[in-house]
Amino acid sequence: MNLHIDSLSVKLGKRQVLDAISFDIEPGQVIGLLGPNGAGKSTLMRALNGHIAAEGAMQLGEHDLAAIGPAQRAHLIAYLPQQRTIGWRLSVRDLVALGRLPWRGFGQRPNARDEAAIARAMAMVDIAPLARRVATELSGGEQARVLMARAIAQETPLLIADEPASGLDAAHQIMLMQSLKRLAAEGRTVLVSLHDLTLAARWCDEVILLNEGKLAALGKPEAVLSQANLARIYGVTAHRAHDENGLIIAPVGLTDTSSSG
Ligand SMILES: Nc1ncnc2c1ncn2[C@@H]1O[C@H](COP(=O)(O)OP(=O)(O)OP(=O)(O)O)[C@@H](O)[C@H]1O
Repeated sequence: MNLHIDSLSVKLGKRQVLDAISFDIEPGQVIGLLGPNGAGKSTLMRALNGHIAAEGAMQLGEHDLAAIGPAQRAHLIAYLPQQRTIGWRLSVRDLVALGRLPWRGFGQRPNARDEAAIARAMAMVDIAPLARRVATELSGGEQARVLMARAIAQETPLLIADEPASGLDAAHQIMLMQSLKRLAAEGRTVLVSLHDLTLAARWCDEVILLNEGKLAALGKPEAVLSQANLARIYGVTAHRAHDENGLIIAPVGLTDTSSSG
């Protein structure tokens, strides 16, 4: 489904945290949401998921996201929050199975479709070997992968993941991005916030760059993650190189020479 955002603004307390953000995302793409700490990435994702009030239009396909209720929202949007503390002493498999609740009544046993979705989601982030472990007893990166699997198992047209790669080792970061690509290839829209610029450059079809609550740039990573934008928005100098798989971006210094030592 097409995601249409028009003049989205959010005020938290007296702070204008998002200021008239507009963009359109075609389905079937992985879209990276980038920007420095405090740029407004989590706020944008929370607004899309109905956690905070926002002004402006948010439309997913024919659905007005501001007008739908929680049950319908759970059929349309899966959301991985930035805060990833697991509170329940459930097995990994049972926790991932919670992602299927919107599709069956509480107390109903998972059907074959549910079981397939659960198994596939667990395989995608490589947690099948952990299936019987108690989720609260896993490492931070393992818990992050469990919660990502729960969101994937929900099988919604829009998947929103707030820094899903943070805390993951290099192999699992790549596995995660491959899985997001596969989900997008099925026609889903994947919106993912990232701090790793190389992950964004290599795996995202397009990136949205936020800065101080405003849309600073939008487009192909190659164009948006230019030396000029990296300096202007992130305040860094970066080494940019290309290999057969695309762009590599390694931040190497601060543009403000007075604070670099
Ligand atoms: N409840 C609140 N009241 C006032 N300001 C808030 C509140 N929550 C967040 N903010 C401010 O909103 C701005 C955007 O925060 P947000 O969490 O969306 O940033 P972010 O881009 O996700 O950052 P990070 O990369 O650090 O996760 C920040 O300046 C933050 O201080």
